[in-house]
Amino acid sequence: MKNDNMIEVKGVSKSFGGLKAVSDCSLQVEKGSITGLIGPNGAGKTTLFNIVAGTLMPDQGQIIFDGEDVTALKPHELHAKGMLRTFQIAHEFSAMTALENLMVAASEQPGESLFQSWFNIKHVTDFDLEVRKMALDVIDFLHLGHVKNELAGNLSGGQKKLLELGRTMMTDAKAVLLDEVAAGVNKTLLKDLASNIQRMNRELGYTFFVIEHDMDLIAELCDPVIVMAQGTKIAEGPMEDIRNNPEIVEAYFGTAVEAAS
Ligand SMILES: Nc1ncnc2c1ncn2[C@@H]1O[C@H](COP(=O)(O)OP(=O)(O)OP(=O)(O)O)[C@@H](O)[C@H]1O
Repeated sequence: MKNDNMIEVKGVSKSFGGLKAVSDCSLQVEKGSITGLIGPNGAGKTTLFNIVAGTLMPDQGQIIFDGEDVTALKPHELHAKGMLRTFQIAHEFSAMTALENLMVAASEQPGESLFQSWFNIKHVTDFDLEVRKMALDVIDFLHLGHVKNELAGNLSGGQKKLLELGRTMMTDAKAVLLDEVAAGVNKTLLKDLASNIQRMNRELGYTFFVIEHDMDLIAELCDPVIVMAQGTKIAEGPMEDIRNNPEIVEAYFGTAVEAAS
């Protein structure tokens, strides 16, 4: 049977001591979508993301990724299957250039194997050339050509976020989990970031699952938007509908959603 979901969360629960952070939560992220996850502080969004990304085991429930049960898999195993997470704080190698940061993110690094490189120098050279070309394409795609030889540590917060997005493009990612990508990014670069996420989605077919506190960014990027409260999904739909649902706005957001509209 055809499965249109990239990620399925099925009846997931997770407690910390006596506190139920995620409670019998089920939701789906459709293939090819940019799905948003919003909710008040403490709603369980980060805990759920950690479970989906393999850094936390749920007490109950399952995570299905592209039709396969991946509940017990570790982050690097999920990475190999095409699920990647970017962090609120970008994880660049500050003493390497922007271009080199992209090159080291390529999924296969035959250069790492001494045995292979000793006996197969041509293969390594070809691979390096190919990776370099791919990294230059990604730099072009993200309009970062002017900083490609700059040390990543010298880039602005927003440029580092763009670079992190670029690192996902150097792998065979199918789904990218974005964790508060707008945090610390100025308005101009935020536009670049948003348009690149949209282009990666439309032109390259990436599925995105996005936690974000910036409601304007959620409204611009995401459809559908899933609302979480008290550890579970309480609503789902276009941001417009969520904003116009007085019960949700009043019960869970106060004036925050209205202020952003
Ligand atoms: N490692 C942990 N140990 C104990 N309690 C935790 C842990 N991680 C999260 N919690 C608690 O679980 C609940 C859900 O937290 P979580 O960070 O998942 O919410 P959130 O929706 O991401 O909130 P925010 O928007 O503030 O980041 C909170 O009450 C939090 O204090």
